Amino acid sequence: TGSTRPQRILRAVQKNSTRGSPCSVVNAIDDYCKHKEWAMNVGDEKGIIVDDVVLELKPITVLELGTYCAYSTVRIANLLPPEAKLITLEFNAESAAIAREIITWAGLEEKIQLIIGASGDWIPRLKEEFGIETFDLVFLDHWKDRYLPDTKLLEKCGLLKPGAVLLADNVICPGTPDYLDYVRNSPRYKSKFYRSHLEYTQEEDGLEHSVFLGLYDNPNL
Ligand SMILES: Nc1ncnc2c1ncn2CCOCCNC(=O)c1cc(-c2ccc(F)cc2)cc(O)c1O
Ligand SMILES: [Mg+2]
Repeated sequence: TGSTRPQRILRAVQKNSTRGSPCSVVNAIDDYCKHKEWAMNVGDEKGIIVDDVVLELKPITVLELGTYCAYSTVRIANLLPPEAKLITLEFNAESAAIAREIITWAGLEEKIQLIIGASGDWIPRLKEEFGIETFDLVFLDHWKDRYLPDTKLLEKCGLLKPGAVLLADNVICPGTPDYLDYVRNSPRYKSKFYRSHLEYTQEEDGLEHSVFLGLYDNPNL
């Protein structure tokens, strides 16, 4: 019964970063995944694009779909204004347990609410159970075939207000063709593609940045 990849990532964080320093946690994970073993973090190259979007938008409420080991959770939360909150949903209980440890090690547990469960089950409950009005930023990084249904669910639940930003990882690799088609052709979004590479590789990938414009085409939704 050897260790799992998330456990090895946690060990690398505890060995090579400083408690309470989100930047050193992010750097320790990137170093481990660049030189020891690949893992599906958004990574340093796409991470800079995520940083720029967060710093420009200054979101107060953030939803992340797909926590994994909390690399992007820590990277984003570290850049948020003091009163901001980030809710992150993770389906896999093992990686969620590691994510919780990494969030605590980084000293960001006050800003971050980690929920274990499927996005489809939890999105309809967020208003009720967490007093969320709307999200300013949604970072999609979970099952690639859930990006589109969950976006429609966010719209239906009234969790997006005009100006809200959807930032989607992996729109090229592994790819989210139905999601891309929707946000690029729907009158509800102004979408743009940020070309980059799959984390820690030379493979083509990128982030799709989509601004929600409102449901004016179907106001009764
Ligand atoms: N709350 C929730 N609700 C539903 N489902 C949920 C959930 N929380 C988690 N899950 C389950 C899915 O979580 C992981 C999703 N991420 C990826 O699969 C991913 C894969 C690659 C990759 C892999 C192999 C290659 F060869 C090339 C690329 C790269 C990435 O950057 C990825 O993000
Ligand atoms: Mg990803």
